[in-house]
Amino acid sequence: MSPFVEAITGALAPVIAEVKLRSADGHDLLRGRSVASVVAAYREAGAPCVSVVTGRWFGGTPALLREVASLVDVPVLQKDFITRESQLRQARSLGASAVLLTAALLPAGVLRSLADRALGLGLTPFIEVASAGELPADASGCVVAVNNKDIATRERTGGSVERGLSLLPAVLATGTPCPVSASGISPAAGARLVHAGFAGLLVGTDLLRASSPAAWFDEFTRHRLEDTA
Ligand SMILES: O=C(O)c1ccccc1NCC(=O)[C@H](O)[C@H](O)COP(=O)(O)O
Repeated sequence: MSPFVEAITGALAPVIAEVKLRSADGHDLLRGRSVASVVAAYREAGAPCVSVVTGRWFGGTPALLREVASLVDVPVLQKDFITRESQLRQARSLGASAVLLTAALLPAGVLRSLADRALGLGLTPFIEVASAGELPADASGCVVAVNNKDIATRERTGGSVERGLSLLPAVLATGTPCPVSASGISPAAGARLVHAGFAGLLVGTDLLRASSPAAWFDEFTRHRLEDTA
């Protein structure tokens, strides 16, 4: 099992906490906070992994990934539009442990070969889908994430966690050791998703808009306890 998958599946609160400077429609998500203070708050709240959006739509840069990776001792996911092998090598040199591969952008053969190259470089492929048709046949060694929003419309459509819940059986059939639900996740929805069988959650906007990351994690834990009561 890769360190990234191990960190999620072994965590008390399996939340990949995301550093995203702005939403796709341009709203500032840091609101005066430094990246270092956000990352420190994520770690204090108990996040086992951190995601960094380096995609330009979200105000990200490769330097942001380098900065975050230098600040944490947990595995870091790079979220960007990765279509070439050279981007995998760059991700690794900037400090990433896992890389986003967006299935909607990549023909199945290219997705497979980028996933294999990532594994060969010691990176965990984080394969993201929005429909059953985008699922890879075999995802052993890879994270498979269902994005609840539609990146093709810059996150203006989608947003319901029902998408992830309905795709979960098909996601598990790929052989992934780590099914993840991504985007648009509140503490209550997160508890429901984990209860249904997701091993991890990728959360950006809701965490960054919460009164504090610790408050978000506390509410998530409270909902999980209610769901299992
Ligand atoms: O999904 C993509 O293909 C993508 C590519 C490049 C940069 C970002 C991309 N997606 C954005 C996200 O995945 C979300 O930031 C992430 O899932 C967190 O969502 P939210 O909690 O709704 O901010």
